[in-house]
Amino acid sequence: MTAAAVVLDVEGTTSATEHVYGVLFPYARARIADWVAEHGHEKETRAILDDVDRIGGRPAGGDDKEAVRALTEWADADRKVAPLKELQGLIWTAGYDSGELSGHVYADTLLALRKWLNGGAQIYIYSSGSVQAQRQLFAHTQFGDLRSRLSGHFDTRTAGGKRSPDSYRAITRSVGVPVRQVLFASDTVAELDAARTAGWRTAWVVRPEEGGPADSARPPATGHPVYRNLLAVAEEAQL
Ligand SMILES: CSCCC(=O)C(=O)COP(=O)(O)O
Ligand SMILES: [Mg+2]
Repeated sequence: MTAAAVVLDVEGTTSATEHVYGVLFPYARARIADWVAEHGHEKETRAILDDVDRIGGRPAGGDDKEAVRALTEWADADRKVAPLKELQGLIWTAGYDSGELSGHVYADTLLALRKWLNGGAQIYIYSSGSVQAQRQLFAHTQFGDLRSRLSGHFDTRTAGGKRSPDSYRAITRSVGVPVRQVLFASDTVAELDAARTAGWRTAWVVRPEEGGPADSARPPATGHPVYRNLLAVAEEAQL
């Protein structure tokens, strides 16, 4: 049986953690203050800043210095807070547009996408990165624009936090397929646990390139089937 829907994590699963932490995060972190100064009056950025103020318990439209300070602290602490992820998405979009940034997906990700599509599955992305950030990353990969392969995107704003079973329940309702026909692939056990609690099938992606155990070593038992990359999931996962 083919999974009706495959849902993929990004960092460490479709794409290199090194790219996210070594390229994307520092790029956005260095530009937060300048971005707010240049775009703080524009609707999209204003909404983000107002959300930062709301979370901080400040009246909307206050001193943007406070919002910049909060956003910078969240970036340094790698907080998966929606307004930070949305601001990163805006900054990265400008970086892709200027040619300073490119996206990254592992080569096996491309092969896995093809295999799932040929088998009739729909493919979704679920990341803490904003939907815009996800679309831009997949639009600018070293293999070209992969967006047409994807049926949809979910982030913490549209679905909720990745460690909450309710988020996976919300995605199930949105994709409209039976819960046992949804497969989630991620490198993070806490995310897989939440998906399994919601009734999904799971695939733990433990990539040697990401520092995961080599072939001879066994990852700790979690009850989640283990695969060395996404192509292995596409070829071997029992659905
Ligand atoms: C969509 S690219 C940036 C990924 C990101 O911002 C992030 O925080 C990683 O989250 P993930 O859920 O993909 O591990
Ligand atoms: Mg991940």
